[in-house]
Amino acid sequence: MLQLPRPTPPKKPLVSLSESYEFCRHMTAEYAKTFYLGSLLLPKEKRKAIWAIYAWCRRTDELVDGVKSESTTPTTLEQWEQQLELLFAGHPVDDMDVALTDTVKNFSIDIQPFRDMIAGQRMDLDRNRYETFEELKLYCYRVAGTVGLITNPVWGIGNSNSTVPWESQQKLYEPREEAIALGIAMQLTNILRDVGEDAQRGRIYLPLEDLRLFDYTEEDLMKGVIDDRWRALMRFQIQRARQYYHQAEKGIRYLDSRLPVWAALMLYQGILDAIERNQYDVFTRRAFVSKREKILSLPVAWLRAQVL
Ligand SMILES: CC(C)=CCC/C(C)=C/CC/C(C)=C/CC/C(C)=C/COP(=O)(O)OP(=O)(O)O
Repeated sequence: MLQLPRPTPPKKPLVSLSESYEFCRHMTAEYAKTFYLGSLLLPKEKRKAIWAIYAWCRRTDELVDGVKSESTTPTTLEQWEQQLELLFAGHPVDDMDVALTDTVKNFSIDIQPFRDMIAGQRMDLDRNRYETFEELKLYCYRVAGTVGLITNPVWGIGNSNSTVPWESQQKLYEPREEAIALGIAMQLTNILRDVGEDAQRGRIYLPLEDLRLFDYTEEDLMKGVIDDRWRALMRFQIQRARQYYHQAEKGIRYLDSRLPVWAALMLYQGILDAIERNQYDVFTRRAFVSKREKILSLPVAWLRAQVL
């Protein structure tokens, strides 16, 4: 078998831990403003971990979605995975890896969901259509559900300062399926919001079996046809995404840091409402949640984090 060159240990010394976290913080603040503000709701150590994780996910995504993605091949992803293995073995290869190496050790984060996310990027390299929802669901797990699994130890399970023993017993359940469900719900939401943009790039994420079910064709989608067939198809997709949000909601009570998770869930779910308000026109209008709505949802998220 062809041996790939192993990512060599760095030639020049890497940055310090605090500089590395600062790079990750900067990247998060730059690319994901809302997400960054959400991270500020966490205590410092958890916040830093979220930045390190975000930076790695962003860099992984950039390999197939970014400006330099043209030059990405399966070999690029192989090398990225080897770099990941080195990082988990305690040998960061580049400046940004330094923070993540520290984070995965501190929070005992498992490597498998990271590998799965790279497998998700491979799917994006290989294909631009999904025949069934099962196939799409696997893609959504890999590119987004994995983030739920990676971040669960950071939100924390069973470390809240409850004084009653039966409560602390209850809290030891790790809501893995629910964390994956939130990733899937968010990715489905993203797909619905970006249908028009993706079609321009020749990509259709909506399962082709669903298009057929509503008698809507690929050509209709490419032309941006909005009619009763399209609206029915979109209603079906939105309902499915909402089922995943519902499943996710049931898992948040087991986490220690519930507020940022509730906030993220509510903000992203709000995009589905915006699509409905836009009469399912995802071709010429971008569904978004306004600053005002974001701010108003915060106290509700806080309340849910206390009582649900
Ligand atoms: C519910 C439980 C038990 C735990 C929570 C577990 C979490 C946080 C799951 C969510 C994982 C997550 C954040 C997945 C990413 C989803 C996604 C589609 C992000 C979109 O990223 P961008 O493409 O940068 O977003 P915008 O395009 O909206 O800026």
